[in-house]
Amino acid sequence: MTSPLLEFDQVNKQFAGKAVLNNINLIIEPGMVMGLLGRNGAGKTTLLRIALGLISQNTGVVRCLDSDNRQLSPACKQRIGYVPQQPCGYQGFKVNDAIALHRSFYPNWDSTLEQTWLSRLELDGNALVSNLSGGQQQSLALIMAMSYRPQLLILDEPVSSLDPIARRAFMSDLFELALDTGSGVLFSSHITSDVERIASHIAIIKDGEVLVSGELDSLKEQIKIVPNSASDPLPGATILHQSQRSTVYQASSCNLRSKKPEHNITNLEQLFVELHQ
Ligand SMILES: Nc1ncnc2c1ncn2[C@@H]1O[C@H](COP(=O)(O)OP(=O)(O)OP(=O)(O)O)[C@@H](O)[C@H]1O
Repeated sequence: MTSPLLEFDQVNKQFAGKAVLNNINLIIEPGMVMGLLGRNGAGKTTLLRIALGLISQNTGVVRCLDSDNRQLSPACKQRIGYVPQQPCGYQGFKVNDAIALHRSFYPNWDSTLEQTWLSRLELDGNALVSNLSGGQQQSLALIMAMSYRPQLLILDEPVSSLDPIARRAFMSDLFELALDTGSGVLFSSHITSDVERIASHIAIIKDGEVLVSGELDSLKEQIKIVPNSASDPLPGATILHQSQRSTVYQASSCNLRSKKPEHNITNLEQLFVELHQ
């Protein structure tokens, strides 16, 4: 049995005594592409930074590539790709020189992949990094994080500045990378349609807790939104959220006997909005 690439076990984090993450349990296995969703300030960046040991949890255990997140060795870090929300660095360099320097740190660098993406994302190798647009800088950061085919890729809103064409190209490559190489990807995003298109798994964080997590297709089967006026709520199903209008249930297959098509979720955005009513 392969061990998880990343595992959060009962992780808590507070800033100045204020709880930001509560009892987080998450697992990223090889081949998984997990989309992390949550409102602004929900704790997504905090969770991703804890995974990499950039900040420490208060309690709980995080295992990243079989190591404690707070003691990642240089060899371990070579197997991880990370793109922060606001990538920066290499400001005085030309794109080609920045990539050459970055490449020198990674023996597994795949120059073919680098070239494919440079042309697909239409980056000019002779341009100064400091003159690139926000989206182009984000593209460069993605190329740098993925060209050494990391085993674990952690991306904080990786495509927020990319145009729809670049976004689609990048997202499909991301999925292929995970499937082809058995890598795992954990990425945060507010673009639910992107998450729906490429993620195999999702986790929705609300009030510092993982409210929903699992395989996306299974969750679409299991989760039902039932108006409070309905006479036949799902017996035995777990209530995920209740608003004045409706109740969101997560049902196992045995309590789906009474399912009605009109209670199915139509897309991830609908579920996300419903959970935050
Ligand atoms: N270093 C810090 N010191 C104090 N509070 C912090 C710190 N970093 C984050 N926070 C707080 O923790 C909470 C979660 O922040 P985080 O950046 O993880 O949210 P997020 O889900 O990534 O938000 P967004 O979608 O807006 O990027 C916020 O209330 C934020 O103000």
